[in-house]
Order: sequence, then C-alpha cells, then structure tokens
Amino acid sequence: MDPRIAGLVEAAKKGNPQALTNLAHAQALGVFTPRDLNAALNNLAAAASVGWPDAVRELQVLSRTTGNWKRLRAAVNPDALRRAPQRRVVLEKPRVRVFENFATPTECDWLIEKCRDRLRPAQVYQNSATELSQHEGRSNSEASFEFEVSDLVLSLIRDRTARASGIPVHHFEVGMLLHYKPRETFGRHTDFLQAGMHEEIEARGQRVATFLLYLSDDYDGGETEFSEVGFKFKARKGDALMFINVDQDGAPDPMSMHAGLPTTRGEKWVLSQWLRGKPVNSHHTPGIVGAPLPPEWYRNV
Ligand SMILES: O=C(O)CCC(=O)C(=O)O
Ligand SMILES: [Fe+2]
Repeated sequence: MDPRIAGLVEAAKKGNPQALTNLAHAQALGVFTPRDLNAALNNLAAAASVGWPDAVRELQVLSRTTGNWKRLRAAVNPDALRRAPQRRVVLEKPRVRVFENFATPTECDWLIEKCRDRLRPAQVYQNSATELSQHEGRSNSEASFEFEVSDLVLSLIRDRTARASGIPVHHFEVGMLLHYKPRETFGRHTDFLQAGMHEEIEARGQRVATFLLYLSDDYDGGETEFSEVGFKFKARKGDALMFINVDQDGAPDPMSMHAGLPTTRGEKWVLSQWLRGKPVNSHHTPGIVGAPLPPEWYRNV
C-alpha cells in the first residue's frame, strides 16, 4: 500500500467518518490507490451511516434522491451516472460538439460549492508548461479541482466526459472551475500547447480537446465565441461543449481560436477540462501507463 494513504486506511478501518469519506475520494479518483468505485461508494455509505453530513450530501447528489443512507446507497447507479447524452455536431471548422443536459443542476451546484473558496485570478501558461503568469486578456477567476476538493461526483462526471469525448480519464488535466463576474472575460486564445513546449507535448501529449461544462445560466453575455468563424454558443445550465484544438493529423488547429465573452449581468460558472493526447497522470494514479490516442480518434471525433 502507498504509505501516503496508510494512515487514512487505518483511521477508516476504525470507522472514522472523515477518514472513510477521504478514502472514498481517493478510491474514486485512483489517488495513491487503484481506482475502485464500488469500494469508494461503500466507504462513503459507511460515513453516511453514522450521519457524517458531507457524506450524506454527496450520496444524495449521486443517488438523485432522498431518504436514509441505505436507500441512498441502493439508488446510486454508476452505469447511469457515466452515460453521456447524444453528441450534436454544431460546427466542423473548427470541430465543435454539444452535449445537452450533460449534468444535472444539482451536480452543477455541487461542483461550484466544492471549489469556490479556492478561486484566484486566472492565469495562463506563458513560455513553458510550468511557468504560470497572469494575462492581460483574462479577468476571470479560477480554481483547480485538486484532490482535496475532488470526490465521487467529480469522478463520475470525468467518466461521463471520457465517454462523451472518447478520451480516457487519465488523459485529463486537473479540472478548473472558472468564474466570471459581470464584465469579466477570457480573451481570444487557443488552448493547444505552443510548438515551444515540445518537451511537454512529447511527454504528456497535446491538449487535443477542451471540454466545457456550463454550471450556471443566469447571466447575460458570456458566450463562448469561436472568433475565426463568429460562432457564439450560449449554454443552458448543465450543457457541455467540446471543441477540438487539433486537425485530423493532430497538428494545432488555428481555427479553434476562441474566447469567453464578457458577461453583462449575473455570474457565469464553468468546469473547464483540457484533454491530452497522452496520459498525464494528473491525479497520481499508481502505475498508470497508457497508449496515446489512436489516429482514428483524430479523424472521427
Ligand atoms: O468560459 C468560456 O466560455 C471559455 C473557457 C475557455 O476558453 C477555456 O477554459 O479554455
Ligand atoms: Fe480556452
């Protein structure tokens, strides 16, 4: 066993509900332990059985119902939670796809609540994969879904995103919660990594696709705009948008240039997920190795 979770496992065995909940999150995400959703659900239910409020609420979101912990645990249907709605092709140049009702409003609210305390001014990669800096074109805030704020709900939404995109979860960067107050914006940009970052691209793959899950819709303006073609997308809460940052041969696609336009009223919240062409191991899953995406993915996505 990985020594970094040995203490957690000990405390969970003694029935400590906080430890059971944390262990459930580690098992759901595969952090320092192999992924095991069933074990995760049982540990979460064990924490809920002694009335641990966070575990009860998480189980309510997963089960999409109410009742006592036994009823909640029985109602969780991982297969259904992994299922993605039908993909709708809205544009071919650049390649943009929509998934309506990808997440429930309750899931959206849950994700915002989990991560909102961590918001800070948004940053971008400038010259290298590690050097972050603020960027004049960006005025919104962001927070990353590090392990401490990740849970079964996020884990299953990542599985659903994998189904929708055809990209395995271990190719996902850490998800970002984006927040726009009125007049805030994410200026025109591309998401693919620049040629100067070839070592990063070689090691962990290009950012081949971007998957945006819109967590709110009570705002005006704030569309996602594909500036090269003047296409604007305004989502309903729970809708997802996927766009492909590369062409059919995997080369950066300049047509994928886009922006989060300024909001004029209300608050815009988004879960932004960058998907790589190779495994990134963003959640430290032990022993994750994997193949790059096959050439068919680039042609058929
Ligand atoms: O918020 C938006 O509409 C755009 C977000 C975006 O461009 C990104 O997360 O890369
Ligand atoms: Fe972007």
